[in-house]
Amino acid sequence: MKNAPPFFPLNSSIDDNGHLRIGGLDAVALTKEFGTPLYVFDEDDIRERCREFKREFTGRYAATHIVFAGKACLTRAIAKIVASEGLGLDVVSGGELEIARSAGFPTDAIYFHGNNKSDAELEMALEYRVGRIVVDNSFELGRLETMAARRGVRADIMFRIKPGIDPHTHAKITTGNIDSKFGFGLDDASAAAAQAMKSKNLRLIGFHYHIGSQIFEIQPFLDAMKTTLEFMARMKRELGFITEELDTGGGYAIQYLSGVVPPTIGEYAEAIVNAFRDECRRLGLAMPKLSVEPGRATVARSAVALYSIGAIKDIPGIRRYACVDGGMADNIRPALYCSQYEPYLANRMSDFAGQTYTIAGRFCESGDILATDIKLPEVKRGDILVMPVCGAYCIPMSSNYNAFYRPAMVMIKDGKARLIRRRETVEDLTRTDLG
Ligand SMILES: Cc1ncc(COP(=O)(O)O)c(C=O)c1O
Ligand SMILES: N[C@@H](CCCC[NH3+])C(=O)O
Repeated sequence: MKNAPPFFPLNSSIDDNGHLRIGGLDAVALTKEFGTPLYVFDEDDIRERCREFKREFTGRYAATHIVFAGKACLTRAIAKIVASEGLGLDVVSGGELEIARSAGFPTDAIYFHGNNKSDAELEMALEYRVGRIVVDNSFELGRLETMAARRGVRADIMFRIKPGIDPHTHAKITTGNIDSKFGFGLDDASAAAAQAMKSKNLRLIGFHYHIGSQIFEIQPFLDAMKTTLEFMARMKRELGFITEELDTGGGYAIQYLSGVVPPTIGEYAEAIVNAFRDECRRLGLAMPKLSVEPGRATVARSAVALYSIGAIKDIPGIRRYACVDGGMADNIRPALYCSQYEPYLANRMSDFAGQTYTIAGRFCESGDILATDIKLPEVKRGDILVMPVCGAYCIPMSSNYNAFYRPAMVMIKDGKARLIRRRETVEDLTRTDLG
């Protein structure tokens, strides 16, 4: 047995036949049992990430609440794991809320986000008494107030604000800038806070920001924190409003490629909590409760995607393509963000990777490329390609493009594989098609 590369799931290894093993199970055998494309998750990896966030943040500031951003990958099995680790949950739709509820996730630990929540979703949030409704704009504030008054309830709310910080990540996953569809500008948030403080049916708990995703630099987190704490000091000065909770969003980067290593969770936590403490002291603010909302960093590394190699196409002097039986419909990230992955052959992990291939998906788009000019051993039809770090934002962003069946998901725990989401079938595709 040898170790798998560091960005494979926690319990991964390479056996004497050169096969990838996850939680002791042969990944190639799993593809025979469940077919391909197949997403294989390691439950221990998810649990360890939840514990790492708790350890690193609450160890430095006890009043920190770790909230899993469900958009990264929410199934009932994952919701149950996260709940049992004592994390909260960020949802952005009625659908995510229903999945969480049906998994028994405590609704008072749920934060309901979204920049354009429907009336039905706001009603659901009130009905299920979610812990926090994170109000994005003044339209939502007015509607929510009316709805809460009609029901005669008092809902705990936060405001999403834009601190105007550039996190130096991909433009499509940058969210805390002023020209963003998400959140209130600071002056608008101030006016909204004054309005909320008068409300009998809404209780303003504090503020939230989320500046973007896959953020390698620590400084933008600190800049956003400083701007927001200064805003909180202004709210105290101008309105007498004392913030009970500051929700700092997610955005922690993870490793996708050899040699491209982000800070550890501990390093992020150290810098963020220190800045929080120092700035609160400087501004004369009592330290509020702190929330962090990691999505990607909680689940990305826990899963690999397994594909079968089919056609191999050599265009002499130009490029060699190896085509797999999935692609952009189950992982849109390379097409959408030019995200890079480092695939291997799950059945020949120990072979020398001396050949250059471009991994093409099977969808009817030239842009359906999962990885460009990467190194693999000489590939043959039937080999199993493994893409590590596929636990976040792959399946949740998947589609039925070209009438593709979304892949199966398997969870490994204690040496056993459990199907947590079956592969779709033609019945799934035609269920909503009324002819
Ligand atoms: C409000 C909010 N919180 C948390 C997250 C999770 O982000 P990440 O997966 O980068 O940790 C997101 C998504 O970007 C988000 O919009
Ligand atoms: N979907 C993005 C992250 C955006 C998170 C949601 N705001 C990704 O795959 O990197």
